[in-house]
This record gives sequence, structure tokens and C-alpha cells, in this order.
Amino acid sequence: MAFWSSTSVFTSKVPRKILFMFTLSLSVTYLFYSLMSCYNSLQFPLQENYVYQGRLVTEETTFVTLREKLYSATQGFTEFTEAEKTTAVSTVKDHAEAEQRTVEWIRTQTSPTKSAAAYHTVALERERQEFSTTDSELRVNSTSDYGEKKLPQAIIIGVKKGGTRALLEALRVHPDVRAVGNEPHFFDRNYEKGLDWYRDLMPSTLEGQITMEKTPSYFVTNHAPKRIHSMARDIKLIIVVRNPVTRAISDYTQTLSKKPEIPTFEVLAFKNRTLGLIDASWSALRIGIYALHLETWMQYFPLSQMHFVSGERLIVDPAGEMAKVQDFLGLKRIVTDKHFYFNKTKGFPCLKKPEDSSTPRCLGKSKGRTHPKIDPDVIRRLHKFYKPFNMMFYQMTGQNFEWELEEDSESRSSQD
Ligand SMILES: Nc1ncnc2c1ncn2[C@@H]1O[C@H](COP(=O)(O)OS(=O)(=O)O)[C@@H](OP(=O)(O)O)[C@H]1O
Repeated sequence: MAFWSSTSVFTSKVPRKILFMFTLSLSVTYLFYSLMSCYNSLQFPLQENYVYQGRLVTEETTFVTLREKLYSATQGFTEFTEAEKTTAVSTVKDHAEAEQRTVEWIRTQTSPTKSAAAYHTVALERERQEFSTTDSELRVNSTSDYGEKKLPQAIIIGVKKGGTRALLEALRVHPDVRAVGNEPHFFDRNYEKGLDWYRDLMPSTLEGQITMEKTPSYFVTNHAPKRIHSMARDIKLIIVVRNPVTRAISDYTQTLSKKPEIPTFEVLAFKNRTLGLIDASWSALRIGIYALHLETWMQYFPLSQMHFVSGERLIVDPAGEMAKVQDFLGLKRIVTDKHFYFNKTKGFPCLKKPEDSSTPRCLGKSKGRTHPKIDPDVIRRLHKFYKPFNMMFYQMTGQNFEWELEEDSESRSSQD
């Protein structure tokens, strides 16, 4: 009774208008937050599967949190086996050791008597030879010595076997892009040679032209982000990503083509196959943990300076991907579908023959190799291993690359 009477006093004292306004503002706030959460779930439809829920921002503390979440991702994911959890965690911890092991492995596999330095020389020479085919075949915008040599304003930093060569060659069709054909490996192998050495590798550019290079190993080189940042904090970074499982097989296929005696993919992929213990320290597998590598880059560069190209779409819709890349680089959309055709023999899109050239237009033999057949059970286990890292990568980039759909269609066709 007392309550009733005090309420009526309250309602009579406070004008109805104020009460109405108060209720309205509460409803609007509620509506705003509902719409926001709806927007987020539309953008990241898989997010309830993630351990890491928030979008990544550039604060130090957030990266610390992310790393913790990255570790705990292996515990929070029900599909992970105990063995896989251990492997995923050890991937992070054994990073340095893994680098070392990879070098060791390559050294012993390629030539037991050669030093690491000698190995690198051989590898560089091999790269140069491999490259010279594609470079001379595909140089479509004629090289001129006018202008001046500048440090790059944009770099394709990865990923190895993602489709980086195809992207660079398509970009070189653009009259406002000048790129060094070879991979300079400045920020990983040649840093001590200095910025003048690096600049000297670049082609001369005229006013308004962009200087570019591509070295896919930068993406997985720990000190590359810091070094690139100290050269140009406003640089644009392009990363071509591809389903990490296919990428790993492509990587392995490349090594196999040079060293046919290496163990099978299935052998190299596991520390212990019976226990299902995946060897994530094997570089072919480690490179594909994109979220982990991206985290390092995000400590130096905002997402707005990065552009992610889908390696899969670059094959099925090169013009579509090129439109987005040109927009990102602030270039006019000059490279369009008119520049591509699908070459049935090659099985890939190729560049149409430019008027001023009689050279072939497809990439060389080292691009688009036939992959060996891999045990479907191993592929399934690898998809499962990568899934939480892929989810995290989608969250970080705000892009869903839909690699899980590929897995679904693969498993459907293997059941047929
Ligand atoms: N147009 C076109 N032509 C040929 N190949 C193409 C093309 N677009 C993308 N790809 C894919 O590029 C893969 C090689 O990737 P990269 O150029 O990044 O390799 S490398 O890291 O520079 O060695 C290569 O991988 P593999 O198929 O495993 O050889 C191709 O699948």
C-alpha cells in the first residue's frame, strides 16, 4: 500500500514526457547493441567455435591475450586429440628450434657435406634459374631505365606456394607497377647488405609508379616485420593465402621435384603416426599456421595496411582478385578479365599475349605442378589440425576463406 502510494506520487511528480524519453532511449540502446551483435555474427558465422572471440586490435595487451588464447585454443577445441594439442602448443614453443631443425633437415637431405651457407647459395642459384624462366617469359611491361630507383612501397610478403608469382606477374601488366623479378630475400637473408643494396635491386620508376617486390618467406620470418617497419612504416603488405593443407602438399611437391629421395609426405607429416602426433615443426606444415605468423605482423602494422588475396580465387577468378589488389594499392583498375584466358593444357589462367611481345604467357613448369596422391586419412587429420588456426585467422582478418568447405567436399567425394 505504502509502495503503491509512493509510486503514484513519483509518477504524478515526474512528467510523463520524461518517462517516455527515458524508455525510448533505453529501447534505442538495446536495439543498437542487438544490431551490433547481429552484424558480428553475420560477419563471423563460425565464431561460437572460436576460443578467441574478439576482433584483433593493435594493442600490446591484446596480443598477449591472443597468444594465451592461441595456446588455449588447443584445449578449447573438442575436435582436437590430446596428441594434436601437444603438437599445436609445441609448435609455438619450439619455433626457434623448428627453424634450426628445418635447416638441419634440408642440409642433411640435400648434401651432407655442404654447410648451411653453401646450401643457401645453391638454393639461391636454383631460385634464380627457376625464376629466369618465368621472368623472361612474363615480362610484359617493358623495362625502362628512366626515373629513379626507389625502395618498395608495397611488398608481397607471402605465403610460399600461395600463388605469389602469379599475382606479381599479373600486377606487372599494370603500367603503374614496376617490380623486381627475382626474390630479393633482403629482410631474411641479405639484411646486412644494407638498404642501398636493396634499393639498387629495384627497377627505376617514374612519378606515380609503384615499386614492388615479392619474397614469400618474409611472412614466416620473425624479424621481417620489425625490419620492414623501420624501412617504411606506411608500406602496403600483400599476403596470398591458400588452404594450408594444399599449400603444404605443394611445398612438399617442390622439394620432391629437387630431391626425389626424400621420405613420403605422410612420413614427414607425423612425429608419431600411430599416436596421431603431427609434426608441426616441419616447415611445410608450420608455414600454414597463418594466425601465428600474422600475429607478429600485427604488432607492427595495422590491418588496413595488409591485403589478403585468396590463392584459390586467384586461380578461378584472377580478374576479381586483381580488382581488389589494384584498389588496395590505389591503382586504376587496368588489369581486368581482358588480360586473362584459361589455358587448358596448363590448367591455369594465363596472361594474354601483349601486343608488343611474342613471349609465352603462362607461368613456368615450377608453377602448377601435379601433386602426389596423399593418404586421405592424413589429409583429414591435417584439416582437423589446422581448423582452429584457420578460424582464428578468419577472425583476425575479417575474411572467411572457406577452406573448411573444401574439406567437406573432399570428404564427400571420397565417400562416393
Ligand atoms: N596462373 C597461375 N599459373 C600457375 N600457377 C598458379 C597460377 N595461379 C596460382 N597458381 C599457384 O601458384 C602456386 C605457386 O605459388 P608461388 O608462386 O607463391 O610459389 S613460390 O613460393 O614462389 O615458389 C602453384 O602451386 P602448385 O600448383 O602447387 O605448383 C599454383 O597452384
